[in-house]
Amino acid sequence: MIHDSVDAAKKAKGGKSDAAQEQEQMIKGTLSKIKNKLFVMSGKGGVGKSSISANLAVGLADKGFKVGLMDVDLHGPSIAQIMGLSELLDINEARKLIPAQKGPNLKVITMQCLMREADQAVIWRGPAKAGMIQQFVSQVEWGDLDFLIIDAPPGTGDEPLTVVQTIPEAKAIVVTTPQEVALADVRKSINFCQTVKLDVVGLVENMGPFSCPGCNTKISLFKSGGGLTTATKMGIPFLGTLPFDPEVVEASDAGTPIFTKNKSNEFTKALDAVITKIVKQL
Ligand SMILES: Nc1ncnc2c1ncn2[C@@H]1O[C@H](COP(=O)(O)OP(=O)(O)OP(=O)(O)O)[C@@H](O)[C@H]1O
Repeated sequence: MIHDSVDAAKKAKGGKSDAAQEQEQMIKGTLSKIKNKLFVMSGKGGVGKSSISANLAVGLADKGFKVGLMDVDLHGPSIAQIMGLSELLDINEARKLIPAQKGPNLKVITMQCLMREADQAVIWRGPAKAGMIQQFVSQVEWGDLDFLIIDAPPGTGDEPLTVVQTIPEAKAIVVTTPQEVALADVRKSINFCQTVKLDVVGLVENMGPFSCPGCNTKISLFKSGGGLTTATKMGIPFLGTLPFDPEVVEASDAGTPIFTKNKSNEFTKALDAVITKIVKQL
């Protein structure tokens, strides 16, 4: 009670409450044990951020890195489906959430694994979302990690802003499809990164030309080349093109990321090349 009043008085004076300071220290402590923080984002929805985040995390873990995958798409979390997670998460004796473990090197946290009813909607405004994202850092038992991959919802709203404020050393991987409708929004995302001083590792073009399984002809469902042109114009590295591939859809729906399911798949090979570039660049 006394602590609450002291905290309220500190807040009223414009200072930080003890609880806020404690949370800040916990966030710093967690982040100090994570070497690289990669924020997968895009101005446009449905371009493949979650598919890329999940497969990027699996690919890095496959190479022996210790990886965390944090889904901050609180309203439409897809990571549980793609990674095949259905269990509710537990807390440990330190009252921290234990992330879902996928193989020896990969830990995953998503809002979906905190909800008792799978189809329950999250109806929250900005401050509640910001609080949850901060807790995803401070109250989760991440341990020592080489990479934390953060999957964002589309746009430049509350969630990306909270990630930037909570994890200022994060670096962005921007995802687009080749078509102008996506690129127009993606240019806004790159401008967002420049405005909030978020370093950009590079741009990934997803859903590039698709190889016809019958005749091997390349079919550009969403056009082609727009990612490279945009990256060059905006002065950021281009990390590569991932093909459109129905096997990605099948794998995600089955809860087995394509990177685990099929190593010789064209999407997997292209993403593997992107991962090599990212690792070299950091
Ligand atoms: N390279 C690809 N080839 C074919 N389908 C793909 C590819 N990448 C993603 N998809 C499919 O496209 C749909 C959207 O992908 P995903 O959910 O990863 O996008 P997103 O950008 O995270 O979406 P949002 O953030 O708007 O929820 C999914 O059905 C996914 O399986």
